[in-house]
Amino acid sequence: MIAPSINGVLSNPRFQSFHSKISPSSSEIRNLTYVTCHSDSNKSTSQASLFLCPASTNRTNGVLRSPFCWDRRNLIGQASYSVGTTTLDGVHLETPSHVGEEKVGVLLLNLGGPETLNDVQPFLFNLFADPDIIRLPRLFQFLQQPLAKLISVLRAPKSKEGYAAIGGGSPLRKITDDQALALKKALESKGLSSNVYVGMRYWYPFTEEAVEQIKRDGVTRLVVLPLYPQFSISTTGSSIRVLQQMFREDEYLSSLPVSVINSWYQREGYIKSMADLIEKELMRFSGPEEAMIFFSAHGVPVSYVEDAGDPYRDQMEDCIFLIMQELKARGINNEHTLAYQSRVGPVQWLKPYTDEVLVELGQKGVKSLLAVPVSFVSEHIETLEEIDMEYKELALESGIKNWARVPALGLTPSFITDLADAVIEALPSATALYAPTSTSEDLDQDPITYFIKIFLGSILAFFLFLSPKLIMSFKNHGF
Ligand SMILES: C=CC1=C(C)c2cc3[nH]c(cc4nc(cc5[nH]c(cc1n2)c(C)c5CCC(=O)O)C(CCC(=O)O)=C4C)c(C)c3C=C
Ligand SMILES: [Fe+2]
Repeated sequence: MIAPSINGVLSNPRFQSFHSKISPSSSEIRNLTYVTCHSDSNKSTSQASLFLCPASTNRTNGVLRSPFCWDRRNLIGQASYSVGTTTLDGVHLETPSHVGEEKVGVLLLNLGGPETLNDVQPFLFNLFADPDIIRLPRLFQFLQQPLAKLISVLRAPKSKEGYAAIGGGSPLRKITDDQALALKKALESKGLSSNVYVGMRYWYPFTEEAVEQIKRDGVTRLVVLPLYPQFSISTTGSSIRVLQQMFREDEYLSSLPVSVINSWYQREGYIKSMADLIEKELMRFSGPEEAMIFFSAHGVPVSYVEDAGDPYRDQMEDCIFLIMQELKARGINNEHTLAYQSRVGPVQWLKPYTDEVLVELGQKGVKSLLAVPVSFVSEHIETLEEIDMEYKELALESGIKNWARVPALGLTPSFITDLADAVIEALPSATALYAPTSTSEDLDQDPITYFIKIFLGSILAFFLFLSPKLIMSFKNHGF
């Protein structure tokens, strides 16, 4: 079914190919499907009532494919994906519904991290309490919080060891604040005055705090920029769901024009910045052409991709293809491989696993290896502890002699400039998010369903909590 009238977006040809609506509820996100989206707007809209869709064409292993889109019904939030380069001069800002004077805000979304060792368990609780991180069947969703409590307590000791090894806390807050400041300056140098806010999903400053500040400042047009290059339900998807809940419930926010940049790994500025960092590190090897380029991405459970339609793996493969293409254009033809790190819990995660591949490469006689963290743009526990300490040790034990790691993009000027361009390109398509609808969760409130849920859930909880295998899997895997 096509829903052409919501906010008039789909009836406006300007928006038809590259704009989307996203649902806020976790149950809806769990039910989402991805459909193939064509640049032909008629095809797109007949397949998906509304869609979340990267505008570029996917290229994996050299094969041209159509990009994936996020097909949703009962949708509330509008997300936009912008293409091409639009200079500020070329930007036509639509008159916002609120006020005369334009006040642009940019909201950077990130994960957040514990600042002290005492923060670790409550941080882990917030993370595991997220229904986009532990995806329980609807019937058992009321168990989310007790399960989060249990898992966070079980995992905290191992996690604390990791944070202790990198100085007693996560560097994410400081790095993200620095990126926000650098982005503000880059926007200013391009002629756009703005406020840049940081909203973390699991620790301070929480997304909710950032949104309150946005309201206090009277922002009239907002660009939401998740600091994850590739989209995953567990990262960008989760943060956007939280935003949508807030925007749905608030009069001011529901009419604020907003543009969400869902993923940006395919931007030329990002690809070139990554290639620059890789090229620079390769040149430090005594035999640069012999070093294997080892992309290590944060994993997600396989079910996200195969059951829930998370585009993360496709986007990751496409991203690696684009970086390698750029390196080849520079005459760099090193071998490369992609593996996934940081698995947690008892389920299957995306393969191949980084630790297993490192051992195999060592056994196969690879002598020089350049590790490239690729799913995140700041240094964090998984680069500083997992890659620099655990994986390095494993690689050396496995026979790899020369080990190096590419730094995260951080404040790399070409990268920050590109983020500024992405913001400027996204501004014109900002549109109010809210369309009233009843969520499927509203239907859950009848007492019989509630009773059945509690009863069956209690039985499941009993078995879950007593399973030693499950307990060990959270204590041991990953990080
Ligand atoms: C693109 C990046 C990330 C994806 C995808 C992702 C999914 C994901 N993560 C967990 C569980 C944990 N993640 C933890 C830390 C953490 N995760 C990311 C990024 C992604 N996560 C980052 C950048 C960080 C580090 C933050 C910091 O403090 O520096 C942790 C805590 C660390 C620990 O040692 O325990 C957990 C746990 C799941 C389950 C998941 C997908 C479902
Ligand atoms: Fe994670």
